[in-house]
Amino acid sequence: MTSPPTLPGEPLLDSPSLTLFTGLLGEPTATRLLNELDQALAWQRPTLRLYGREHPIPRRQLWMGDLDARYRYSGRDFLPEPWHPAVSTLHAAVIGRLADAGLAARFNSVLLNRYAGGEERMGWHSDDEPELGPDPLIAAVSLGSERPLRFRWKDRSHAAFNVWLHHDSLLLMGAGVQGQLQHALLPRRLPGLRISLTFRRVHLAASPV
Ligand SMILES: O=C(O)CCC(=O)C(=O)O
Ligand SMILES: [Fe+2]
Repeated sequence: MTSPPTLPGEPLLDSPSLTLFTGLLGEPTATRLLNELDQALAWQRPTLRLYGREHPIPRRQLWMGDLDARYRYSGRDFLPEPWHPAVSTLHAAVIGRLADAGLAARFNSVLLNRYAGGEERMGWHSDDEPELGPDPLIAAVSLGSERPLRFRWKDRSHAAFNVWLHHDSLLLMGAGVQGQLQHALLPRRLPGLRISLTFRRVHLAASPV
């Protein structure tokens, strides 16, 4: 039996380096994993403190990874949940696809985000926490309802742009992306559940004790 051909990544930007890979798992696996993650995980809705008031975040999330991969995010310390088998499957698919593209990537943790519908969202940010090192490689897998990830330049030198994140796609944010750009998943009138998984490598030496 021959394995299906792997689709090469579509380079969206060369510098900073932004590449979209489609058909990461294929069907019916991708839809099965979406449903499994939705139902099997203990999704959380933590609150963030803003101007002295606690606000529940406008989505659900879960931090997963190696036990020593602690992470500080929006002023809070997150201890990772142990890897769920469905997430390990996705992790292996990401590593495999990147290896096919000639990239030897390593990740020890993943932030999972669950958006129940178009009103759920994530605000403008860069994934530039010190634990991630000076120029992190972040692999973002999308499952479910298609939504655009909006990018804008920190120095406003070019126009902002959308990257449509298809079901079963992988967006690779590489060199320069977190330094030069911010991204956000803005609210849109687009119904349907979406789950994203952003695989990261936390540098343990830089983690707080
Ligand atoms: O849901 C998305 O695609 C964006 C997630 C994201 O930016 C993050 O996890 O840092
Ligand atoms: Fe992000």
